[in-house]
Amino acid sequence: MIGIIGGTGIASILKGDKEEIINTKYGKAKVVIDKESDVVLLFRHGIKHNIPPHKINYRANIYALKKLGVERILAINSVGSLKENLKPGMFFIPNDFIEFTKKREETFYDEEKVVHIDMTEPYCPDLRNVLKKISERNNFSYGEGVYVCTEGPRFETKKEIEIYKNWGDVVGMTGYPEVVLARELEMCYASLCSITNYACGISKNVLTVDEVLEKIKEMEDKILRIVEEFINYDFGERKCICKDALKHAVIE
Ligand SMILES: CSC[C@H]1O[C@H](OP(=O)(O)O)[C@H](O)[C@@H]1O
Ligand code: HPA
Repeated sequence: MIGIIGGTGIASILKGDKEEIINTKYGKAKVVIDKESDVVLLFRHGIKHNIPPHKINYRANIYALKKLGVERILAINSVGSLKENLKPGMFFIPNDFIEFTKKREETFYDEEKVVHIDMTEPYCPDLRNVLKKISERNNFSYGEGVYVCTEGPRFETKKEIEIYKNWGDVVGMTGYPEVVLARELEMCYASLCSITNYACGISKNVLTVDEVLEKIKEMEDKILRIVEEFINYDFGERKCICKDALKHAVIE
């Protein structure tokens, strides 16, 4: 089963049917289950985009997908670019991250069990390769590299971006802790980022949500095409590092 986590502007693109509530020990998650295509849709900000990035219940969301039998997650994110050559309208497929979040529940293992999960390859290499293949096949330009996650909900300052651009390639507010939580439950996770704007100080204008939403709308057909080909991709058996992530991570 595949899980799709939609971000800003995606609820209007990936229209789902009836929302179901999945109760988990971390709280409730709202999903749309498409039984025909064996896909679970989850909109991290809620269908009405009323949940800000720092208030998202990441643990309930990922745990609910696991509970439903999801093994592979495609997360859709919108990001600001930290590099001139990573232009708005391009896609970005992260292969690593750094994070500056502040008050997020970032692990499932904060009670009896002590788990130190390996983060050498935080994103599933197999899913990243599939996303790259689909993008190349459709001639959609994309970059790869480091996703910098900030707490939000404010945008970053010029000075923060001056620092972040030396360490990463794009900036967003929701990529973390999703990627870690998925690995902690031995699920494959990759992110398809839509570059919607240049980050603060690199952009010549002030940042607005309109700019982000307009760019997502512009990229709608491409996003849909990638999601559609991803959902229909014949993945076969899982042979990646994700499926045994806990093997050498638990202090017994
Ligand atoms: C409206 S711009 C900021 C907002 O958009 C991004 O969300 P997502 O990654 O879910 O597409 C960013 O992370 C912020 O939440
Ligand atoms: N910063 C943080 N998150 C974002 C941005 C940004 O510039 N653009 C889209 N999501």
